[in-house]
Amino acid sequence: MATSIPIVDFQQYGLHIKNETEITNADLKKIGDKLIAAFDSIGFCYIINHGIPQDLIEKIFGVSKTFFDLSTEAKLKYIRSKDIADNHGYVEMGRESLNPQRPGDCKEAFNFTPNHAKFWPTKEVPEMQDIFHKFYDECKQIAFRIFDVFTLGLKLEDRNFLRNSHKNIGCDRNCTTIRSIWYPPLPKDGSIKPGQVRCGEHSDYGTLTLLLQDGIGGLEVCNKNGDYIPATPVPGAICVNIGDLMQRWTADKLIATKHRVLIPESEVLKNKGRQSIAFFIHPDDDFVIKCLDGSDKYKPISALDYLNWRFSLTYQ
Ligand SMILES: O=C(O)CCC(=O)C(=O)O
Ligand SMILES: [Fe+2]
Repeated sequence: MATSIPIVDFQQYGLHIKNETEITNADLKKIGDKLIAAFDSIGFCYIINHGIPQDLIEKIFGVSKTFFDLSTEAKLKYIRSKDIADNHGYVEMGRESLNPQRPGDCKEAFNFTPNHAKFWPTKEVPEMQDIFHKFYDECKQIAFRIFDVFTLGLKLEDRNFLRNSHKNIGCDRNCTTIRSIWYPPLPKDGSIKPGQVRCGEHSDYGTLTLLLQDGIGGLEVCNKNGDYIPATPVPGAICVNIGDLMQRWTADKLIATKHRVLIPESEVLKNKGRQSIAFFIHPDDDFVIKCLDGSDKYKPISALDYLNWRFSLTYQ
């Protein structure tokens, strides 16, 4: 039974390796096997030596915090549209319940989906748009490299299958999103509702999620025993997990693990905010997800129809 989250080293295939063909197939396959073993055991792993520059990571955390520190009135000017399919902009405190059984999550977020992005807080945070675009591009590059090892680990015949089904990431007709999240210090005035948490139990909706978190901690991941174990921050690492669409695609060979962020017990941590940044990877909107094992365990559905159905459950 997994009691911790495995670490997968991308030293040989991170973005610092400019020539993707330098690595042998045998070495790629070794990384792929480790990745799939991690996803088989707990559905999560940490990737180290991924090659996304640390200064860019610090910058995206920095501009996000500058945005979240603005007045509520200023942030509300950039609010996410009520149209559930339009996933860009500011998500205010309590708006989402990732576990619909609980009150709204104690968090704020800023979502960026390139083909939905029509506004930015350029006056208040001039560099935000540029930094988000740069970070998005790095995440896309590492996602494609993760796909390369993933398809080998899964023994898919077509090695480009995942690259091809996600080829529009960052362009039109693909909903891959950066979500920068801010969990503010918790109020002491008793306004936290019974059952309210920072982020309710859920699994992610897409194929894979990449997550960077600051050093505060709080993310917990449900193992196969049903126990939540801490996903303790590993400095510089990207936490990667399987989403529901990948579970559906693999006809439940890979499981989208539930995870959550509770209210910390310690007073010291309650008084601290927490930041994380997720990159939710989705196939191209029109791509039809059919079980890869040829079974009809789940009926075929386009990536966009699936996502919009999931949004309709989150944003009531
Ligand atoms: O903040 C975190 O560590 C996790 C956030 C998360 O799971 C999500 O937004 O889907
Ligand atoms: Fe999540």
